[in-house]
Amino acid sequence: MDNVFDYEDIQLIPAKCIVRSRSECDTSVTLGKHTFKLPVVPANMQTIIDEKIALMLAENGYFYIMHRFEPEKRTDFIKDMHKRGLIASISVGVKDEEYNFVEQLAADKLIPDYITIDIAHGHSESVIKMIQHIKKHVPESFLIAGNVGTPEAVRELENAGADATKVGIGPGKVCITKIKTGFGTGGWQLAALRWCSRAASKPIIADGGIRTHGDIAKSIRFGATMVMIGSLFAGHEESPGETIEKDGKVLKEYFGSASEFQKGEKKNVEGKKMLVEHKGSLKDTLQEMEQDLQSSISYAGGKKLEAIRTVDYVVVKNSIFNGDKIIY
Ligand SMILES: NC(=O)C1=CN([C@@H]2O[C@H](COP(=O)(O)OP(=O)(O)OC[C@H]3O[C@@H](n4cnc5c(N)ncnc54)[C@H](OP(=O)(O)O)[C@@H]3O)[C@@H](O)[C@H]2O)C=CC1
Ligand SMILES: Nc1nc2c(ncn2[C@@H]2O[C@H](COP(=O)(O)O)[C@@H](O)[C@H]2O)c(=O)[nH]1
Repeated sequence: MDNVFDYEDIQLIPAKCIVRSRSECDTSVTLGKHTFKLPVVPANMQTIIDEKIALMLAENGYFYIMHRFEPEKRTDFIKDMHKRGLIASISVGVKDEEYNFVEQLAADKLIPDYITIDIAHGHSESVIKMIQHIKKHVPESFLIAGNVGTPEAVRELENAGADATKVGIGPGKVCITKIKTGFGTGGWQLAALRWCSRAASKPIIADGGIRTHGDIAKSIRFGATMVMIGSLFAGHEESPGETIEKDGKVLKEYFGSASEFQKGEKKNVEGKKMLVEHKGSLKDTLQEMEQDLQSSISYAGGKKLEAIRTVDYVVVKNSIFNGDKIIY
C-alpha cells in the first residue's frame, strides 16, 4: 500500500468549464440494467430506509437498497414494488435460512432486480458460497456483495460471480469496528477505494465515511460507480428513527446495524447509536446533492459524471477545512 489519505486530505483541481449553466450537467449513472438520477444510495440500515422511503426513491428515479432486518417482509416487498412497475432491491445475510429464502424466491419466480449481500466481513467463504447460491438460483438479479477493503477481496467476490462489490470496513459514522478490532479502512477509506478500484473489473460501491457532498465527487474520482451513505441521510422528516426533543432541539436517532439497539443483545457489538439534528425533507437533501454534483461536474470541465474520473487532484493533509466547521 502506497500513500494513504482520506476524503478531507484531497482537493480536486478545476478544469475549464464547458457549460453555460450547471443545470446542463448530468449526474445520472447506470448500474446493471437501470439508470438512476444520482450515483448515491442511502445505506441499507433500519434508521435510514424503510418501505415508504424505498417507494419514494424508486418512484423518483433513485437507486435504493432495502435493509434485511425484517426478513419476513421481503417477499411482500418485492411483490409490491413489482406490482407498481418499480425495481425491487433487497438485502440478504449468509445464515442458513437465507439459503432457503433465495430458493423460495426462485420457486415463486419472484426475482429481485438487485440483491445485496450485507455482511461486515465480506471477504469470507460464507459470502462466496452465498454469491454462488444466488447466481445458481436467481441469476437474473444484479448481485452486490460486501463489505470488503482489499483488492484480493474484490477479485475473489467478482470471480465468485458478484456483479459489483461494496468497499468500506469501518469508516461509518456509527461504526466502532476500528476501535473494537483494530481493523478496517477508517481514516483511509478514499485510498482503500483507489486501491480496490484498480483491481476491480466491475462496479464498486464506496460505503461509509461520506461527510460532505463534495466527498461524492471524490469517491467517483477514486473509482466508485456508486456511493452508499448513512449519516447524511439520517435525521430527515421521513427517516425511520425515533424523534426526540432535547433542550429545545429536535433530534432523531441513527444507529449501527451491528449496534446493541439493532441486535437486541450485547454480543459482537460493532456499532453505536447517536442523535442527529433534524434535517428537514429527504427530497430537499437529494435535490441539493444533485445540484452540488452538477457543480462538481462543471468544475471537472465536463457535462457528465465521467468527467470527474480523470481530474487532477492534490493531497492537502488534514487541512482543507482550515479550522472551519461544516455547517448546513
Ligand atoms: N461496513 C462495516 O464496516 C460494517 C458493517 N456492519 C453491518 O452490521 C450488520 C451486521 O453484520 P454481520 O455481523 O456481518 O451480520 P450477521 O450478524 O448477520 O452475521 C453474519 C454471519 O457472519 C458471521 N460473522 C460476522 N462477523 C464475522 C467476522 N468478523 N468473522 C467471521 N464471521 C463473522 C456471523 O457469525 P457470528 O456473529 O457468530 O460471528 C454470522 O454467521 C450488517 O448490516 C453489516 O453491514 C457491521 C460491522 C462493520
Ligand atoms: N462498523 C459498523 N459499520 C456499520 C454499522 N452499521 C452500518 N455500518 C456501515 O456504515 C455505513 C454508513 O456510513 P456513514 O459514514 O455514511 O454513516 C453503512 O452503509 C455500513 O456499511 C455498524 O453497526 N458497525
